[in-house]
Amino acid sequence: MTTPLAQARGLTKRFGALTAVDELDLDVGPGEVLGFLGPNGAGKTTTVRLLLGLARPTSGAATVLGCDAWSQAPLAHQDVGFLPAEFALHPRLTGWANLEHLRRLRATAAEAHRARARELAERLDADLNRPLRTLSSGNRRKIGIIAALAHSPRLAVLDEPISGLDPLVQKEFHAIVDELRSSGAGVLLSSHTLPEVERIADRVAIMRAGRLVACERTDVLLGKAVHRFDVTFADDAEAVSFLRRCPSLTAVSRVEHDGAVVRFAVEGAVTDVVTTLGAHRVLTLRTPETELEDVFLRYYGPATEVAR
Ligand SMILES: Nc1ncnc2c1ncn2[C@@H]1O[C@H](COP(=O)(O)OP(=O)(O)OP(=O)(O)O)[C@@H](O)[C@H]1O
Repeated sequence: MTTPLAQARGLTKRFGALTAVDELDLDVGPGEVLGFLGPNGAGKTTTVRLLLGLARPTSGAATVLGCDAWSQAPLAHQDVGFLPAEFALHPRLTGWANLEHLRRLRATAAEAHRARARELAERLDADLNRPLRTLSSGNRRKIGIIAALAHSPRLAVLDEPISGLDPLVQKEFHAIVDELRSSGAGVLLSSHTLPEVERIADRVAIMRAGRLVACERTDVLLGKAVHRFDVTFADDAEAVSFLRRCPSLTAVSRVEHDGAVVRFAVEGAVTDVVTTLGAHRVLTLRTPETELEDVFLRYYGPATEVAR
């Protein structure tokens, strides 16, 4: 069995009466991208802070690269890359000056670090020569990604890395994450939304109210999700004809009908629905992206609330 790069066992953090992270067990393996999802306040950032030794667990423990995350944090950090949700670099310094400062802290070899930073800056179309405060928030985020990855870490912990990045840059970022995985690095990628991680994560861990409520392979999770359909038929009669066949499609629910437009949800496999639609005159078909809430609905029912 491969040794995890990051591991949490019974990891718990309480703030007074509030349990922000509750008995969490989690692993990130080498060559694995783990999507870390949950709604606001679920406990993602607290977990990340515990893994990075920025907060002390109330009970349980986290291990990062074989080191205790709290008591041996400086040792573990040599080989960990971290992109915080809130920006932590110096706003008056240029990207290069910030990178140089971080490199010295880690005592990474200058040449390799600069070459990797240059390569990442080119690929992400980032400007390392301007003071960070003069950059747009998306462009600052790029510098944060470079700062997290320039020392070629074995483990990258990235809190909402692509929020604010344009689609082309997101695509390049995905390619960079793919390469990290191929090189044997581990990546923990936290996000609010499933679409942000579904393209790149091997597994997805979902937190809610401090607890881990699911940890599955991404394809398995998506296979269980609710998929939404928004269909415009050639005319009202065609829509009605489709609706008559709907009751025989067991996975179809939440049907809404407005003239030639029919909206509905499908739980799990969409094969039957797509075959049935193929027998009707369809003008347009939209499938809005699967939201995290849709996964929860399928998994835990609409009233899922995990008690603290
Ligand atoms: N230092 C703190 N003191 C008191 N409560 C805290 C502290 N840090 C976090 N919390 C609480 O712990 C819970 C989990 O917060 P956390 O920031 O980990 O959630 P999150 O999943 O990262 O949310 P978001 O997606 O909004 O960033 C929240 O209820 C939050 O208010």
